[in-house]
Amino acid sequence: MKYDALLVQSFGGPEGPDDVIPFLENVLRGKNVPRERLLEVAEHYQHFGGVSPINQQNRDLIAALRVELAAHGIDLPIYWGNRNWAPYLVDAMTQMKNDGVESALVFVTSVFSSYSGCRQYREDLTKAQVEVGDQAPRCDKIRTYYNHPGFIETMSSCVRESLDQIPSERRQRAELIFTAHSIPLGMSDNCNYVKQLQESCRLVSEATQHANWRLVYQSRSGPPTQPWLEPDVCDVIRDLGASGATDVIVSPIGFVSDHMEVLFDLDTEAKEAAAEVGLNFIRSGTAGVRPRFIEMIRQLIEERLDPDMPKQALGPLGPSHDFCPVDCCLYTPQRPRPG
Ligand SMILES: C=CC1=C(C)c2cc3[nH]c(cc4nc(cc5[nH]c(cc1n2)c(C)c5CCC(=O)O)C(CCC(=O)O)=C4C)c(C)c3C=C
Ligand SMILES: [Fe+2]
Ligand SMILES: [Fe+2]
Repeated sequence: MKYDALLVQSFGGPEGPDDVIPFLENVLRGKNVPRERLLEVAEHYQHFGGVSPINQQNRDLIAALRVELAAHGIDLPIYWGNRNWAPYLVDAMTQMKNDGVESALVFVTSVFSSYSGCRQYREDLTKAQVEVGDQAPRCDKIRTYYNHPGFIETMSSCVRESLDQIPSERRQRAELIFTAHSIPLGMSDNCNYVKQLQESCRLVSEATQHANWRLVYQSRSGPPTQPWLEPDVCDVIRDLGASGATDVIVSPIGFVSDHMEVLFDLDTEAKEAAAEVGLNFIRSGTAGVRPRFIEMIRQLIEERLDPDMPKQALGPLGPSHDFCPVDCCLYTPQRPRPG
């Protein structure tokens, strides 16, 4: 297939205090999340001057990708469009159309498959294409990369750096906790989110030869009446402290860069929980613009440009589909019952 552009599709984030509430209203539109949770999360953003790090992280990612593609003779202009804040997807799509782009490959910044991280991004593309109208570019999402050697090697090197900070006599007993965004069970039932997460964690544990690991969740936003993925990272940290553990490494495997959910929910809240129970807390890195991660994105582009190129994947699950099946990552949110 011939492609003439790369589109980086992401979540977006506020860039000042006045952006915070309208941004969160965009995020939570159609989702069954209490207003109190929105206001609570707004406080987290205001704590950092109302600026989410995500937009700058995407600018850095695009800059690194431009260098990587140019160094490998891949001549694709890069566009960027978000779901929840400027620069919006529809504006990127309009720009692509005006520049004569006919078909684009799309790199989505969410690693794991779920409604929010897969299907909703594809729905966003369709809506933007309809809005842009005739000659809107065709957009094909790049496959998910949870078991790509580039992602696993990147996360493994972050975990190794964390393990190296622990005195050797305690290292093997250190608790390695992988965290990901919690989602409603009604969402996780219809996708491979948990299965993919478990496989990524297993592959990183294997690569780092650290068998003492578990997968936990963070950033739950639902009402107490709705079941979401558990256990919560802070509960697990408190339990580990009570059971005599000494060191905990928290690897935010579910996030590609240091989002607000990492800076606040982990570096602030989880760190405090660890301090309360006397645990040595080490927050492991995210992929960000680490060279092996940028190389992986280039390899995922190359395999779509050249069908003879082997598709890389570690472990027994093999490479994910290039094109999602029609029922991939479906989700119908439960409405709160009146009365
Ligand atoms: C119903 C599910 C979800 C609710 C409600 C929800 C609220 C919520 N999320 C953020 C900020 C971010 N979420 C991100 C990704 C993300 N969110 C969900 C689910 C819900 N979020 C999923 C399944 C995912 C995919 C996993 C992932 O990418 O980490 C991100 C990162 C996006 C990206 O990198 O592209 C952010 C940031 C807020 C502020 C919020 C409101 C309370
Ligand atoms: Fe989210
Ligand atoms: Fe999907």
